[in-house]
Amino acid sequence: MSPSPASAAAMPLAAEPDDTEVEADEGVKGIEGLVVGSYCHDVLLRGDRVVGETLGGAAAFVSNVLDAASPADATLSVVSKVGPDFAYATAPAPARHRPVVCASSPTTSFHARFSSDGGEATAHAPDRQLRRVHACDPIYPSDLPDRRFAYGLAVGVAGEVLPETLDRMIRLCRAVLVDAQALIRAFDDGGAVRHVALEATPYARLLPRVAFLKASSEEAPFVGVEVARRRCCVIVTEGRDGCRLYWDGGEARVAPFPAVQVDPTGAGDSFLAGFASGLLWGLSAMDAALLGNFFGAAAVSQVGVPTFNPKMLQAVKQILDEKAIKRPCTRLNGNMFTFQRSNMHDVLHTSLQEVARLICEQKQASCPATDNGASSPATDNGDIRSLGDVNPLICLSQDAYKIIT
Ligand SMILES: Nc1ncnc2c1ncn2[C@@H]1O[C@H](COP(=O)(O)OP(=O)(O)O)[C@@H](O)[C@H]1O
Ligand SMILES: O=P([O-])([O-])O[C@@H]1[C@@H](O)[C@H](O)[C@@H](O)[C@H](O)[C@@H]1O
Repeated sequence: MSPSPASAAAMPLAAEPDDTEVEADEGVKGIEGLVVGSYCHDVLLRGDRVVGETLGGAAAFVSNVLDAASPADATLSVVSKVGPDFAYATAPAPARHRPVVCASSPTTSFHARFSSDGGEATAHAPDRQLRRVHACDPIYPSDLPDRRFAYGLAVGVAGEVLPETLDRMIRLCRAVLVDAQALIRAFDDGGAVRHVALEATPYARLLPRVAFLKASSEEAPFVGVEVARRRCCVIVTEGRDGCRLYWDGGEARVAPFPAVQVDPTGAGDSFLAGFASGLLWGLSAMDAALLGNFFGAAAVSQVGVPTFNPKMLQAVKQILDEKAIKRPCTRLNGNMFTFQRSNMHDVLHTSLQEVARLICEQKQASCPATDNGASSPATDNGDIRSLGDVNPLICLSQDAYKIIT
């Protein structure tokens, strides 16, 4: 769908709080981002069988993409909590952005169960049932650094970003992007992830001061897109179909990229970080969503937190350098966002698509025996701890194990 004429409208940054602590530009030095949400342990199951144990948590996926794809002058602080049992302290993302270790609570842990027949996911019925097995301490406002940031990402997975913590983020950051999973998750007695209506939560009153709210198709009905879009820009991700942006007065679809999906975990997180990176490069929201789709597709092609090929990253940055239309008013650290689809949108899509196709071809070439390619489990990817014994669903590739769906 092409954007309505209203798409050229600009949206002001998050409104300042009533008892204004922060003047819009006061104390913001350079482009420093603040990511708030805890790392976790993910256990991947097919039916009842464990097929993978990996580093998880939106903060891990998000910081991985932001570190890789942001412009060179952008920096990042991550506020994350784990327990003394945290198993991935030396994996790249936590090694770069160290979590707070809480002595008295375990690391947040999720079991992600996929159907044993490798059933096809649809946008509204994903082939993944999530259960929270352990929950670390919440992140309190006092855990946040006492300085200003150009932008912030609230990316909790287990209810750890409290309403008062999000409120504090909004006061510290000039623009805040929120993953709906941080706001609307509830957990039943067995830990199964349920959703509650955003409107019924204390987070709802903060929406007018949020810049972008991202939800998956499964979460969108709980977000209430029609109401939420009047308060901030809502982005609904639609798996392999890409995403849609909704704002007050318009909506638009942004096309996806090809991917060989081996594990859907972290696609939404990587999307949000790719989107934020696009804004940092000076893209409009519509164009930045292309970068979101690109990194969402890259995430599903590896198990756990992906390792990006440096040549791929170099190619992406070169494209952004050449194609990004640098308008100060569209920058995340500027004053306004626009939703305008730039006249470079299609060229940007085509260029990134070529890179995505190359990744797919390399993936397929590096894992040819997809029907029964089990190899001896050994990996240099520190984000993946173990993958059980030899399993016909898994084959060894150069950079990670793949779960063959
Ligand atoms: N199979 C796929 N092929 C290509 N892109 C994908 C695929 N799955 C996800 N993506 C990308 O990742 C984004 C987020 O995926 P989605 O499944 O909607 O989120 P979540 O992980 O939160 O459920 C999508 O909008 C899309 O850009
Ligand atoms: O796959 P996705 O929806 O983007 O995000 C996932 C969370 O939903 C999940 O709770 C967590 O355990 C994963 O590590 C990942 O962060």
